[in-house]
Formats: sequence, C-alpha cells, structure tokens
Amino acid sequence: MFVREIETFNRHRFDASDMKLDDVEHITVLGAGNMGHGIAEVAALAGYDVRMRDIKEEFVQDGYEQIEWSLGKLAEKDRISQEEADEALERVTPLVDLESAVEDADVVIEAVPEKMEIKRDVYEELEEYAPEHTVFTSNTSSLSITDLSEVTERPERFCGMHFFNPPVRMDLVEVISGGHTDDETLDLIEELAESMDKTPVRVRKDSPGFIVNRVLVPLMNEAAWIVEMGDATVAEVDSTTKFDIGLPMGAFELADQVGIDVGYHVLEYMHDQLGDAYEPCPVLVEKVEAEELGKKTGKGFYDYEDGGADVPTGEGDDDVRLRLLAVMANEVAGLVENDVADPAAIDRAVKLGAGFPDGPAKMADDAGIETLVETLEELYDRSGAARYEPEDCLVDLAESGGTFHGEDGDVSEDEGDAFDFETLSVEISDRVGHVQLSRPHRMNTISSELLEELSTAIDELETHEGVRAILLTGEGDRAFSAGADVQSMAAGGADPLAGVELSRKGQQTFGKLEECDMPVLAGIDGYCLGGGMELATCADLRIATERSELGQPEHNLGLLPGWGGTQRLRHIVGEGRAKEIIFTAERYDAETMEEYGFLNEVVDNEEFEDRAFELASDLASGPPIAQRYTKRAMLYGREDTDAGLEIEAQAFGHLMATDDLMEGITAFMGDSEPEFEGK
Ligand SMILES: C/C=C/C(=O)SCCNC(=O)CCNC(=O)[C@H](O)C(C)(C)COP(=O)(O)OP(=O)(O)OC[C@H]1O[C@@H](n2cnc3c(N)ncnc32)[C@H](O)[C@@H]1OP(=O)(O)O
Repeated sequence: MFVREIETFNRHRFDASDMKLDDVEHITVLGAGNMGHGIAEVAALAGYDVRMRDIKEEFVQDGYEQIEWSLGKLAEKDRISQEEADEALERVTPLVDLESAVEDADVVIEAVPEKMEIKRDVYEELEEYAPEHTVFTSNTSSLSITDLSEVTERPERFCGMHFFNPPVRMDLVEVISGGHTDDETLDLIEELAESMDKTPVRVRKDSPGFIVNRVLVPLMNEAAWIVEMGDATVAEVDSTTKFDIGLPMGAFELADQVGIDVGYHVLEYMHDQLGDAYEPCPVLVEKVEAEELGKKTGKGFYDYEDGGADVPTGEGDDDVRLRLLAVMANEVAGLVENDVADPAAIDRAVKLGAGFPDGPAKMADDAGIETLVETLEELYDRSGAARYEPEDCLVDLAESGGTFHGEDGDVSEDEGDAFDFETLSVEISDRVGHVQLSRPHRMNTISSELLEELSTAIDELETHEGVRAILLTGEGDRAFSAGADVQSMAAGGADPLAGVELSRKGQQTFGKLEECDMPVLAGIDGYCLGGGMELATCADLRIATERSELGQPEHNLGLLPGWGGTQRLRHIVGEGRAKEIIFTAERYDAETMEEYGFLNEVVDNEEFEDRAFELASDLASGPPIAQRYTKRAMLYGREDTDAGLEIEAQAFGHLMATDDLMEGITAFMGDSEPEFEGK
C-alpha cells in the first residue's frame, strides 16, 4: 500500500511538470450556475472543448441557454462575429453524468455551491473518474484551497482559479496556491487564464478571502461598524466612499449589489479563521436575519422597490474617509506581512476585481501611512476592538516614513534607472516615466521578451508614486520600432495557436497604455512600422521627427496588423484612412501622418528630444484625476457613447470635491501656474 502510494505520488509529480498549456484541450466545468456557465463560456471562447456538468438536466440546460444568450449579446455588440459565437457554443457540451463529463478532462474547474460538504462529495467522486493527468482547480471565493485539495489524491496538482462575476466581462483571475500546490500547476493555470484573455494574479498563500475579498469584505464590515457606533449615517458613509475616496460604489451600495449574505458568510469564515478582527457587525447580522439581502431581495441598505441606491454627493466626512482607508491599509499590510501577495499584485487584483480607480496600497500611500496608523490607534484606544489593531508591518512603515510602493517610490526624481530590464530602459525624471525600447541593433523590434518586459514596466510605472506621465521612445535615431521581430516570430514555427497567443499578448500589453490612468506620449524618431505603429497607436499623443516613416506593412508579409491595428487605428484616423494605411502597406512620411491625424506634431530632427521631454513634463503636471477620467470616458465611450457620457458626468461631479479643482481655480484667479496633486 505504501509503495503504491509513493508510485502514484511520483507519477502525479511527473505529469504535473509535464503538462504544458499546449496539451490542454478539454476543460470540464463543474456547476452550471452563474459562475459555472460564465466560466464555460469564457473557456469555449478561448477555443477549448468544454464539458459543463451539473446535477440536474434542467440546471445544465439553463446554464447552456445563458451561454447562448450571452454569446448572442457579444455578437450583437460586434465584440465577436456570429460565426465565432456559433463555434463557441458548439464547443460546449452540457452533461449530467459526471463520468462522461470528466473522462477526457485536462483541467477541471469546479464551481459548485460554496459548501464544504458539497465540494467534498464532488471531489471524491471526481477522483474516481478523472484521468491521472487532470489538474483540479476550484473557483471557490472563500473556502481553503488546502482543505479542498486534501480531499483529493492530487493536492500538488490542485489550486484555486477564482473568476469574478460575470466571468465574461471581468478580467481578473486569482490563481491561489494551496499548501501542497506545486509551481508547475500554478504556472499552467496562470497561462490557462491568460489564454482565456484574463489577467491572473498569483495568491502565494492560501489565506481567507484571498486578495480581493480580503480587502472588500472588511471594508463593508467597517462601513457597518461606523453606522453601528453612531459615527455616521449610511448616506454619509456611501457619499464618502463614492465621491471622496472615488470607489465605483458606496460601501453599502456594494454590499447590496454583491448580496449582504454573501459578504456576511465570507466574513464569518474570516472571523472563524483569522480571529476577532473580523467580527461581523450586528447591522449585517440583522439584515441577514431579516432576509434583507440587497438588490436580489428588493431591499438591503437601500430599498430597490423605491428607487434603489441614491448616494448623495457632498455628504462625505473626512474621519470616515480616513477610517475606511486605514482599515483597507491594515488588510494590505496583513497580506504583505504573511507573504500572500506584494502591494503591486494586491493593487492590480483590486483594481481589476473590484473596479477601484487605484489599488488600496496606492491609496494608503497617498493618504499617508503615518496618518492611517494614527487613525487605527485612536480607534483602538477608543473601542478596544481587534480590527483596529495595526499590523506590525504597517507600524514599521509608518515609523520609517516608508510607503507600500516604497522601493520604487523612494527613487528620487533624477536617480536614473529604477528598473532592471534587458530589452527596455526605464528612467524616471520630472515625474515622467521614460520607457525606451532598447534593441537598436534590431531596429527596436518587438520580441516576446520585450512584450513581457513592457507589460511589467507599464504596471510598475502605473503604481509608482512619482510618475504622472509615460513617454515611449526607441533607442537611437533609426527607429522608434520596426514592428514585431519577424525573425524570432518565424523561429516559433508555424504554430497557429502560438500565433493567436502572441497576437493577444501584444493587444493586451499595448492596451494597458490606453487603460492606464496617466497620459502616455509616443516620441517617434525614425521607422515606426507594424507592431511599432500599433504600440504608438495606444499612446494618447504622438509626436515624430521630420525624418520618421510610419506604416502598417504587415500585408506585404502576408500578415495583418495583429496587435490591435485592425481596431484601434480607426479611432485615431477614421476607418477610411485606417484601411488605406493597412491595405496599401505603404510607408508614410511624418507630414502626411500629421495630416491624417495620427501625429499631433512633427518636430525638427534636432529638437526632437527636448520637445518630447517638454511635452511629457507638461502632461505630467496636469490634473491627474481629471486626466484619468478623461481617458476612461473617451475609451469606454468609443463603443458606447452613453457609457462614456455617464463616466463623464460622474467624473465631473467627483471632480467638484477635489483639491485639484480648488487649486486650478485659485491659480486661475491669481494668474499663477497650478500645482495639481491628484487629490
Ligand atoms: C503583429 C505585428 C506584426 C508586425 O509588426 S510584422 C513586422 C512589420 N515590420 C516590417 O515589415 C518592417 C521590416 N523591416 C524593413 O522593412 C526594413 O528593415 C526597414 C525599412 C525598417 C529598414 O530598412 P534598412 O534601413 O534597409 O535596414 P535593414 O538592413 O533592412 O534592417 C536593419 C536590421 O534590422 C533588422 N530588422 C528590421 N526590421 C525587422 C523586423 N521587423 N524583424 C526583425 N528584424 C528586422 C534587419 O533584418 C536588419 O538586420 P541585420 O543587419 O542583422 O540583417
């Protein structure tokens, strides 16, 4: 028996390190509810053969119809073609029989109800039928991955794969390591999430609430405690959360949206696992007992049969703001201290998973760690409640005058290279993060490594306290970039799937520039071709030297502009010109590209460097909040004017309460230059 167990263990280990993303063809999703059918749809859209299983025929049929409806909607909005929608649907097989559902599975994603007993039964049965090589994942949002993995005989090939609702729209997937998970499994599942067009964030340790819920749920609890303790009303708390902190919803509005019971159950679990700091506020208990669970029951903190959440502007309270930020900062500190994730990963996860404009670590840095620790200490003295006891690492940060994004944040303005990359150089000067493509010997062509590093550089600059604008240039005076490195692309062989992945990777990486909160300037000197032009297209402004030549020559190679060019270029130059540029595959001079509206300015060759830095510094001195929301409104308004107008209106209102507005008006009246701080 002992020998057999060791053999099985060894075989599992071999299989785990052996399975690569290319080997994954069949995915089984267990559960056809909201999350299950959403995940099945995402997997089918990514080209996987999907079996979706639930315990009753009516459940799977219902899930299948939801997928059909959702794919139809995507096609209707031209996000995918009708043919792609039909093909994706064909890849989904709804099933009740577990054996047939998992017999070919390479990866299982379990999304059954959040009850340990139910999941345990499912995994025990699953272990009977699933092939040896299958990797098991759970979409649980609250249960322990380690505990779940121990129900199976393959705990090393078991991890969390936590999608957000609705999976088809939400970008984030938390990939959670259980106590036994091996690195190969985590790598594979992260790659799988990326292949589904999602952004994985690794949760290095199995910890209650993982990252996003660990920040959100205590935030909702604290909102409730503020009301319970008589320190503010629901309206005041939500006004503060939405209009002073700038979160997408008020804390109570969010609780109603998610379901008060859902938040409460996660909180109960945290209370059980992590102790008294997570004691649920009685207000939440009362709501759950009264079955006033939020939107889904018609009543929660707001009455949805009587107009729903109507969060007032201008009722914010600074003590409430500091208190909510302090509690969030303490959660971030707990996650960092326990090595669950670093501040950059936490910020990325919360921005993607909860739609926060900034991550909680960045918001804490901005508010001042020392102030937040003082806030916690005052509350702790007053109430003695464990939730206000500051984490050691937060106190240490406050005492040392540091910040969560400290190392980068501490780089003084003109200190030069702040980051270590092979294919890029990144420097920070005068609040401008200057990214230079640094492969001059190959015309700054874009290799997979450069794409990878660019993606990291954008993430790092975006969360860097000292950076307010990004400038992109190419090293040397021959090329901004001559596009994708066709040589290394050809070296990858003629693998269509790898091609799809490469295209997606470029689309996503360049897309980060469109989505990032600060203005981006592309400074073009020399050739700006193919993927290089697609990169420049994602900047907000473009300037080029007189000698520059620009174009999309992909058709000459029998390719198409696969890093966003078929979609994004038309937003800058209009569809007619975009088609002309792509179909002729010509190289255009800078003057013509200025006429076409692609370039904002053409500059003398000798003056290029000075002008690029001058313009980038100008952008960096602009009002950050207004810049951020202008970008968002314009980006989301591209396909949906009403959505863009709504963002515009909300942002306009939000700006009314900012220091930046006061600063702008005061400077205007006093005829001086404003010093915007983004507050
Ligand atoms: C999804 C995205 C797809 C794409 O982006 S596909 C690629 C689109 N880009 C192109 O098609 C541009 C191809 N390159 C050219 O047409 C020419 O080059 C230039 C006009 C940019 C420059 O021509 P010249 O001044 O005569 O120089 P040179 O000797 O052709 O190039 C210098 C070195 O640079 C390498 N190089 C240039 N472009 C690329 C590229 N895109 N991928 C890989 N290498 C490239 C060359 O091979 C050569 O290298 P060595 O001296 O070692 O032979």
